[in-house]
Amino acid sequence: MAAMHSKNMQRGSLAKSVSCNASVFPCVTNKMYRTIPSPPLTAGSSFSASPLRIHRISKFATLEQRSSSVIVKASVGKPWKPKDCRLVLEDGSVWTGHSFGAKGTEIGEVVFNTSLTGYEEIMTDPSYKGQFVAFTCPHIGNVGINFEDGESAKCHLGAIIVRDLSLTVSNYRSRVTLDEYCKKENVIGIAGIDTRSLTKALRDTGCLVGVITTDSSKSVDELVKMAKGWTIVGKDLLSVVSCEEPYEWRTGTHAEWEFAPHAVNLASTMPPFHVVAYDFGIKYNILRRLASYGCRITVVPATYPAAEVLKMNPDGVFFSNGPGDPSAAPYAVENAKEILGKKPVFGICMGHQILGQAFGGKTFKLKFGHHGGNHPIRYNPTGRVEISAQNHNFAVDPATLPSGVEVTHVNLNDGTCAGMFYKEKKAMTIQYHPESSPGPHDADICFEQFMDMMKAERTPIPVS
Ligand SMILES: NC(=O)CC[C@H](N)C(=O)O
Repeated sequence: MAAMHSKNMQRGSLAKSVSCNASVFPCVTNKMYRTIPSPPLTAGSSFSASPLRIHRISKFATLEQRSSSVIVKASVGKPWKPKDCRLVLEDGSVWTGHSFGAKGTEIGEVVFNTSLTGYEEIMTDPSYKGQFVAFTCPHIGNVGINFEDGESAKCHLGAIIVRDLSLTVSNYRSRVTLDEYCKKENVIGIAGIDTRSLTKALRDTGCLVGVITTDSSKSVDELVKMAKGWTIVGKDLLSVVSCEEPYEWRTGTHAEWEFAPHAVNLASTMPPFHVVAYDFGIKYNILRRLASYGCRITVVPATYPAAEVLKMNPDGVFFSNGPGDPSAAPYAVENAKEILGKKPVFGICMGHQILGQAFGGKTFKLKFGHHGGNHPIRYNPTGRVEISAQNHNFAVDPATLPSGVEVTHVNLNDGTCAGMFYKEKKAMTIQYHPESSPGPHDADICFEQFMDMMKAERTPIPVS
């Protein structure tokens, strides 16, 4: 299996332990805190044998500090409360469950995500704006919410759909429960949904628009009509989630979580590259990875004019991930066209789709998209297969690309285009998420390839 982020591995093991503990620690009551002694952590001891706990201490605490005191916080709703929330899909199906988080009514496109860890990163990925995420991982909420792993400053998605909302939280880094977080972020959650069945339905029909509501006065017909009258296609969501003003970013991956020390070594060998990054809903970990490889980044709003970007004379230009339909942001394609060939460029996900259009290609909507942490990707030039993190519903149609554009990466699940290289224009693109967060790190090498492109421009290789 591909190398996973140490933080994810840690959380994965905690997650497993908690689901066992929940059943052996039924005495916790709602909103109760208490301190209990922690069992010593000895070599070979299993987390699953430990009682439930939330450590209210620093992420950077020593193991001793981490195990010295524990706080148990009983959690969020009761599983026996009445089903008070409905998810109604445009095909007329009604899924009832227990509400958590915010109350109200929300509309969005329902997608399923198959990642086993990382619900915090997924919820804060701005690319999910306009969508409801159904987690196929059956137990969600068990590691709570910390304030360090968010991929943006807020939760952009419309709603979350889970099988089993954890009644307890066990993670020394957690600060609030998932229920509390959803309330604060005004996100509706629905629990007790048979997400396996929902996922199979979405795989058969393709993505469907849904309305989620805690309002019992609304009839099913009314909700189906609402769902049928809405679509994500043609909506420009990039400018909605983008920053308003340019800003600088310099912070790389924290040393505790750095998984590619060679990035840092590489960065120390040369002056930093200046990269201008278009923010279409940029994930923090993209910025961190660029910074770890030695970039000084100026993040600019989605609509920032290309001429202004070129005036900054950067070493390279980056086009970020982002929500919604890539064909609904023609201004971004025009900016990309103006920059292409003048500076090395790199696009991830929405950035790949925007650059694909700027090359002259077209995008189309996939049946149910790719959302998860284990999609195999083949890098054609070497045949190397990466296990990758994915989150997209649209794709570039390779048949529409002009000659000169090489499809470098292929998604082995369905053969779709997962990456391109346009040598003449000094452009590389990746449809998935080399920054992971959450997900495996196999594709981190893409960042190094971008550095190589910028390096080649800085010191041209002499022709012999
Ligand atoms: N993560 C992304 O950038 C997603 C791109 C686009 N919104 C899609 O669904 O295909």
